[in-house]
Amino acid sequence: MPSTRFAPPVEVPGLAARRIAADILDGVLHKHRTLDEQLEGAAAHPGLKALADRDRALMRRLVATILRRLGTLGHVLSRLLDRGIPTDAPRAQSALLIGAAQILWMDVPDHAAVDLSVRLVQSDRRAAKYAGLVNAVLRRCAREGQPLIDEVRSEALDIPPWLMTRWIANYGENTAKAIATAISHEPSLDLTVKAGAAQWATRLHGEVLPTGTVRTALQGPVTMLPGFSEGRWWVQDAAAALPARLFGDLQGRRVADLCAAPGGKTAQLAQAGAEVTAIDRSPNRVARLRDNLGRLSLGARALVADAVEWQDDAAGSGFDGVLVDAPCSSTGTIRRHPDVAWLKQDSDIAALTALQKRLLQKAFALLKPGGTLVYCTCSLEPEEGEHLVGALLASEAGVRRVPIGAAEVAGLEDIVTPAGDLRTLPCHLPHDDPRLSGLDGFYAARLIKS
Ligand SMILES: C[S@@+](CC[C@H](N)C(=O)[O-])C[C@H]1O[C@@H](n2cnc3c(N)ncnc32)[C@H](O)[C@@H]1O
Repeated sequence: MPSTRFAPPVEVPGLAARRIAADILDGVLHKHRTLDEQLEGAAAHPGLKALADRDRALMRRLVATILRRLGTLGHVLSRLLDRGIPTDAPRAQSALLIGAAQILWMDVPDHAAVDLSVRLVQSDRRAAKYAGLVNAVLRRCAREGQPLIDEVRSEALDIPPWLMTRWIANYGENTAKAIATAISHEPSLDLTVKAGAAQWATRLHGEVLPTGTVRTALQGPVTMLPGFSEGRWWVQDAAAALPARLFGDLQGRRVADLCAAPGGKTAQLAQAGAEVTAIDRSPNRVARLRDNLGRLSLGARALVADAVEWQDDAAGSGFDGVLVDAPCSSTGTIRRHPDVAWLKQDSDIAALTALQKRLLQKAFALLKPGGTLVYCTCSLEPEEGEHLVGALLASEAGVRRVPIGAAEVAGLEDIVTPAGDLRTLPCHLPHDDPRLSGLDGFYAARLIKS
């Protein structure tokens, strides 16, 4: 039985990564802080700088796995704890989640997972008294955890009920369940390559998707992969790579990217030969966009501004193209950003649609006659996509939809709606290997100003 007395941490390999994972998990679950803000930028966890790249990648994967399977973990732990998860010591809760997630889904020896979680609670004054409990529960988890998962086998457990209800209403029960199942798997690493997709797929042990994205199941820090520092590719989900391609030939065209940072789509537009004005209201994110474009040796005019208010002195008669990748509930990206499921709520959607509507109207105003507007969001909620575009088409005489043809998206008929918009779901593009399956949930419409 491990000591239940508080003891200052004795640093053993891997403990710092688990401690930071516990802090970040507490940040999401108890302080309403996003993973992104805790991992990047000025408010990032101060301990991250001292972590080696490999430990940092493991820590991220651990936190993401827990948030992706939070409902299932809650079920398993509640079956193993007679009196439920202790509520008077957050570190005991995070140590149990961290230990159980490693035992159930990660390539960490069970004894190491148990030992590191026990050390986590021992080094926390309030949680130290639970060291024996954490030890016993996690040992049982190693023996009984998988049968307890098999007992329920419902990935819907891992989706907050308000969201599952919405998806059932919008997509039907079977598709909603398929979305939940797709989200429960760790996502692939998707890359948009500047050139030579087949060679990069070989070098990165991946494959080229029909849409041209290179997909691999490699894990670990992307900064250490071949081609990163040379700027040969950038990380971008295969679905996220589709909207910017809907403009067609962009050589020499003036394009405004109104919600541009961190720049995945800006890079595509610049790579396609457009003269890009990239706007974002977040200074930190524009700094990241500039860094990203610098690494890729791609150019764009990058501005910090509220796109709704922005006036372009150099516009002349307007832009040939405007892309709006609007801020949204991001429910299509829960596979990659599993904190979204637990941080967003139903009431956020109405507030976001008000901003999306203003951005869409502004984009329309910035276009020259005959110019193309691509509106997209990484949301699965029709209020942020189909409904908004439908309302614009109904109210603006000078705008019409140019339907997207399946041939433009590599013949993937399932991802084009009857009206001719793009609608990808996490359960699309299945693969025998779940690590190579799926797409982020995206919506995109192509409109033209007459
Ligand atoms: C979905 S992200 C954009 C992702 C980006 N297009 C890419 O492909 O990398 C939405 C962005 O909109 C920005 N944003 C939100 N409201 C804005 C506004 N009123 N004006 C300009 N940017 C805004 C956010 O800072 C955020 O970076």
